[in-house]
Amino acid sequence: MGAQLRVDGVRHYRGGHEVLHVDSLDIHDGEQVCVLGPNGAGKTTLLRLLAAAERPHTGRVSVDGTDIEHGGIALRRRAAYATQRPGLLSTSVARNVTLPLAWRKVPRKRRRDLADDALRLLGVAHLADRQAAGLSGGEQQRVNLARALAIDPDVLLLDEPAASLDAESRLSFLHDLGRALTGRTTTVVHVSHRADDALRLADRAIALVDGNVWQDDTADAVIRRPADANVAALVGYDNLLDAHVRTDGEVTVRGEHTGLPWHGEPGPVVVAAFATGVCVGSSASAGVPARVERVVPGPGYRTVVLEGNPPLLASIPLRAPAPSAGQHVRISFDPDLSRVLPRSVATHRGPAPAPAPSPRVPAHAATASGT
Ligand SMILES: Nc1ncnc2c1ncn2[C@@H]1O[C@H](COP(=O)(O)OP(=O)(O)OP(=O)(O)O)[C@@H](O)[C@H]1O
Repeated sequence: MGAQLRVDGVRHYRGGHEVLHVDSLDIHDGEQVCVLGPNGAGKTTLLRLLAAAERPHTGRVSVDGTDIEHGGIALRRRAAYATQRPGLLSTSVARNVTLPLAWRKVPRKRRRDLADDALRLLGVAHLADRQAAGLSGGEQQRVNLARALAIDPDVLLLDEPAASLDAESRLSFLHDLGRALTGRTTTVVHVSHRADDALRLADRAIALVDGNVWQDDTADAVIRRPADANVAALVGYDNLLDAHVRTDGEVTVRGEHTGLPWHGEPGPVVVAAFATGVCVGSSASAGVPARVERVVPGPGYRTVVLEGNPPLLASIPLRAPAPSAGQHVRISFDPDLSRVLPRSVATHRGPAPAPAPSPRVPAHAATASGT
């Protein structure tokens, strides 16, 4: 079973500043959603409200139509919340996973079976009798997720669970987590500032910037058609270049035509381009003039770093001849891998209203997984 989550007219404050401003957000029963945002965007705040660990200062958060203000422990028990720091208890791995089941009055024999199944799904069944404190960071995070999944939560809230893992462990952890979620109807909300992590588990992506929902669409659409330069940066466009649309509609970078299409007003825009979408040609070819700073070897490709602030990055296949440092070149943009975007879609920036005089923050804080 999953659950429908709803956020209506929410304003939330920290230290006297508005950190979340969400007019309306619906997460459907069984949906797997990622919330992408830079550091400080309000991702954890949103998760804490969805977990009923805090109440919004203004507005309403509901689970299956029940306001979290009235749902209390019953709602919190339907959710598992996995944070960046696993927070395991100083006891065995098995006991860490069976305890939340005991709190839910699951019979003793069944507890161990459920714990073993969850540990197996996350690839850590062999650690069941080890002390949690002696596990590596990656193992702890797997046990943390097994603990969350063992209770078969209606809602799984993931706060960058892979953030502290190295690149290789992160990939295999997210792969195993994705597999463990396959076939479940759990509603999943995964927040991250890393698009490659978050988009892996999600059908839908919500971009959160400065506490506001900037874009809400399918993961594919957010990558292909980011709403503005902020979202493009979030979803991994390597280059964001200041550009200009002339009155005749031509999009120019450093005064040179790019040939990229734009259907909006003339004026300043941004060209967002993946490194794979930047083509490097000779100085005699058409395009934007640039100078090679250095060429960096990579797995299966080379990255050409072009002078600029910040530098412009272009990926070229290993088989292609590489330019040399100091060489003058011309660059052009592959229209399939480059977008012309507004700088910002911000609609209501400005000073945040004063915070509520007495924040309605409950004494409890259900941050541990499976509580
Ligand atoms: N106790 C606090 N007092 C004042 N400001 C706070 C407090 N806790 C959080 N904030 C601020 O609230 C904003 C939102 O924080 P939040 O942790 O929700 O962001 P985030 O998107 O999860 O960030 P990160 O990716 O860095 O974890 C940030 O600007 C943060 O500095």
